[in-house]
Amino acid sequence: MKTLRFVHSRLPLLPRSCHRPAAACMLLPASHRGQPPVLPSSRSLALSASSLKNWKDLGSSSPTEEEEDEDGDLLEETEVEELFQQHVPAGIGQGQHRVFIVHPDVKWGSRKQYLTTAELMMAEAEGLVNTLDNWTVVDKIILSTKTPEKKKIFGKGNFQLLTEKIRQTPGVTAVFVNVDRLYSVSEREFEEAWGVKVFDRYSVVLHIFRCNARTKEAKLQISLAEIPLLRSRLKNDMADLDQQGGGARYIGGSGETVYEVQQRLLKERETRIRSALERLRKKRHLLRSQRKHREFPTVSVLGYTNCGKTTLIKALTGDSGLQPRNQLFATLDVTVHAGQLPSHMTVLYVDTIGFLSQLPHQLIDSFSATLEDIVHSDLLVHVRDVSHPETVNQKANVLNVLKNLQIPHRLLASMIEVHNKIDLLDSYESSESGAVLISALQQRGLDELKKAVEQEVVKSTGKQILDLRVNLSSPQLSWLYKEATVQDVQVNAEEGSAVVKVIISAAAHGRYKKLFESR
Ligand SMILES: Nc1nc2c(ncn2[C@@H]2O[C@H](COP(=O)(O)OP(=O)(O)OP(=O)(O)O)[C@@H](O)[C@H]2O)c(=O)[nH]1
Ligand SMILES: [Mg+2]
Repeated sequence: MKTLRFVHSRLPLLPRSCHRPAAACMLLPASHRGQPPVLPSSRSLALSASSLKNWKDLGSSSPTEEEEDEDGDLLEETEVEELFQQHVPAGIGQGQHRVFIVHPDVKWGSRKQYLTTAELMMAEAEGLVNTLDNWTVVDKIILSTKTPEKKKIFGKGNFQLLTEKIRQTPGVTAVFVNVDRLYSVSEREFEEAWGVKVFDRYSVVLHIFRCNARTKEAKLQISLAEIPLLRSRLKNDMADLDQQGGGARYIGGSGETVYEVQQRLLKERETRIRSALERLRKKRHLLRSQRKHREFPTVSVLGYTNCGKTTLIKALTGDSGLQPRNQLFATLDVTVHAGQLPSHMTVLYVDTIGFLSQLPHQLIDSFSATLEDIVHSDLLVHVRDVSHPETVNQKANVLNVLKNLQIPHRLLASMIEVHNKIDLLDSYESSESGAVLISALQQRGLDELKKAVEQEVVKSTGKQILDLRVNLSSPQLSWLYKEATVQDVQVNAEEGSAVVKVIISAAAHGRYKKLFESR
């Protein structure tokens, strides 16, 4: 790991991740097995997805293998590994890279991104490269273009200039063209002209994902997102083969050409991945309904990558297994962490994958199963890094992705906006009403945030705060401890009764009345 330095570029300088085979660069699992399932407790409860074996009733978004085994719908690790390790898009997964970055900049017209300067886009591209172990930026250039999304990105003059510059830069092993997706013909043309591998944003981001993948679900989602890359590579390989007169050749009596066979194999691979993901999705659905059954409200924490989501959840829950990192896409898997609100109500915080501007849609689609948790939560907390020069643009981006995810209106309306990293700014004041100002790192503003979360959770879950008189010789009190949130107990020893202040859902209250008050 390189030393971290926090700078105000569009993305901070990022530590090196990895450029080793995926298995070697997995994140450490946040393991908290063995925590007693006692509710409520005086300190906040810490659990990660992997600890939910002991917390089965709560349900998790990322089931452990043991849970899957017990449920019989086992998805073999080897099956996932096979899909994940097979057909890694060529070129990107091996060795180290000395990268030349080209940022095509649109100076005018409708494609101009008014909120982003070319320098900040370049800083973000550098941040992406620097995230990877053994990848270094050797040189960079911003070139103006009118057509960044076309096959011919650069005009003839600019292209010649660029080719000369790349060819004259010693030791370049790859060129990163900072556009969402390159056409396969453009990629091929560039690789021929420059004599090195050419990557676009999609392939670089995906490679970072690959390095950080830990769970079966993340690995499958990445494998799915790699299919378009493999298709595009296949096209180029076939074009090469065609030049040698081989691509359109039929394979011994099969009636299929080499190209058709390869395409069919890719299609089959895609179907296998999708069906494996569907099995995990069903499992996730089941766990979610178990969670609902126990009535622990879920709070999804979302926001732009590196804004401090994991740090915040760690601060709110005390879960020491969480590992915030100054790195892009450190969190790729949904994990669930229990914390307590001021009234001792337990909520489950869901840590989510970060957003990035212009993340290609195919990539988001592949991760849609993960993002489903957001749609099904009781409350959303949108964390913003307000110290970042692009904070406004990042917010617009996040809201845009949320819009595409078809989040229910009530969730969007109740979303709490958190302004994080205020410690990096001198006397920060927000112009947005309702925003909660915090420093997750320095644990400032957390009490206010917890209060705001509680208020919204009570509203959104339809829970009510009631004073119930219980008979201490009956199981009423223990029932309430199990099924509701007990805030306070005032005992009247003479009467053998108590007044219990509880936060309880209408459904649980109905069951309580049926069980105890109808007698
Ligand atoms: N100064 C300062 N740094 C913070 C604060 N909160 C988080 N950070 C730092 O920001 C970096 C990213 O934090 P994470 O919590 O990993 O961010 P994230 O949003 O989970 O990132 P991804 O999972 O990669 O999307 C880490 O280096 C944190 O230490 C804060 O309040 N102040
Ligand atoms: Mg994170």
